[in-house]
Amino acid sequence: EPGEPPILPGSLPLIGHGYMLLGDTVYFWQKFKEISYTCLQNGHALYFLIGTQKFYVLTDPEDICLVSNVCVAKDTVVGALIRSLLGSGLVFADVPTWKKHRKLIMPSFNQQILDGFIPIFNNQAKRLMKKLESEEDDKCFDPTPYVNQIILESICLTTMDVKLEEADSVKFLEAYDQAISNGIATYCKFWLRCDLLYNMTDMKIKQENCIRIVHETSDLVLQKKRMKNKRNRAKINSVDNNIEADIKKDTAKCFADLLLESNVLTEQELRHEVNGMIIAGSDTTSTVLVFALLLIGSYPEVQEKIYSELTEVFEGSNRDVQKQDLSRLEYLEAAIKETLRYYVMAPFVIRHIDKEIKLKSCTLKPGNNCFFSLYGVHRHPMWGDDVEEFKPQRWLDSPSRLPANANAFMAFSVGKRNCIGRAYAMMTMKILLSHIFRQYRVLADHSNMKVKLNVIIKPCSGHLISLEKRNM
Ligand code: HEM
Repeated sequence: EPGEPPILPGSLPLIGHGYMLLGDTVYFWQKFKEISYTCLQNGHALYFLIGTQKFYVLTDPEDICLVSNVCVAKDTVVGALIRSLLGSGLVFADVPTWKKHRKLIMPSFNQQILDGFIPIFNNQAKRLMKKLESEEDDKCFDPTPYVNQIILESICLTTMDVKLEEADSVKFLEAYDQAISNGIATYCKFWLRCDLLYNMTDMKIKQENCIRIVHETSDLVLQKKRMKNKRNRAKINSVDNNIEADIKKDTAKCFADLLLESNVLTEQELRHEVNGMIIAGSDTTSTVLVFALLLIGSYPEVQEKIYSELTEVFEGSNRDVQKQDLSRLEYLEAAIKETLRYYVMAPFVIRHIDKEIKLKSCTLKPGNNCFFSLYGVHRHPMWGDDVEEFKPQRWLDSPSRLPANANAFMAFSVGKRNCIGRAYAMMTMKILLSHIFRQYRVLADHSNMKVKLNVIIKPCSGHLISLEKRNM
């Protein structure tokens, strides 16, 4: 249509670019990168077709900010795939539910509450160190299972105030991973999108089983939280009223308490929010931590700078991280941000275009879906000639050589529906990494690593690390 962006080359009659779905998740990642580069080189906007369905792709930060603030709906086919697993919590909620729930949940991510999580993050870091110690002498290992488990437990301990047993978290993580793989396999075999055919496959039974385990875990967390609150209420009732007032005043409400006490959510909505928060908070943060270990482990000069900053801030000690340390860990923060820029864990987000939007060079028409290629934005020439290089220093150089557009860093997305857990994630990653890099030299080589696109990107081979204990 007039004014619309150009079509991605390679469209075939009837199926459009649908043949791009016939591959594995490593191939998807290659394809997605190719599309993003084509978009970057051809005016920052294009569209591709899956059958007759049109998907726009954008790589210009200003265009993306505009669209993300005008359109907040995520009502897409891809959304439907993920919703079966995540439920319709905040991440994939329809717009009226999202508006109501986001307002309700926001206060549980304020700075005062996050500061209260610091002791938990320190303890979790120490638990992770214990697990890593068991690998110290073995040469190479995959840190993913350890990191996944610690982060999942941290999310439950902080946002829900509940302890998830190790066996339950292992069961959850296995089922979740399997469910995502099954979901993607089903989506790509487009004939399985017909319920009649899908219901006849083994995949349906396997998938239902995985989703059941994932949902049982959120139910268990909710059940534990309710029991804990009941016990606390009983304790409060048994002491005198002055103490009751003190306890109430001092307790900043965590995510689960806000939801439980609001009385505006149905039981089903409550379960979806808990489930969504566990997944949105844990899979993301643990994947970024693994990428950070791999990248920093591959660049000894970066790691030594982190180590000397840690030695200065902690005066060579192994003590816990305190609130005032966090702002002093500038280089570590730069290395985390550069990890998020370089391997943008969520390489795209999707919006449903529900009204016509005029962009710099084209117009988006309602009724279509739009991919914001966050990967493309992070490879935009505005980052400079060294855009393809891992350089934490770019975040600290003075005069600044960062892009003039403050939204050029999009790892947590932008606009009204951006990541609610950004500050939480940065805090937990800083604390965990500051424990690891004080005690260990991490050795890795990301140059031969293979990455797959499984909704988010994840390393799938060549991602082993080894550890050398430092003399403290
Ligand atoms: C490094 C870690 C993380 C990254 C890179 C990340 C990234 C993202 C991205 C790209 C989105 C999509 C936004 C959109 O559709 O525009 C998102 C949404 C979301 N994230 Fe995160 N996230 C991280 C950690 C967390 C944590 C720790 C939590 C909670 C504890 C969290 C909770 C959420 C929620 C609830 C949403 C949905 C927000 C909404 O629709 O209103 N995330 N995140």
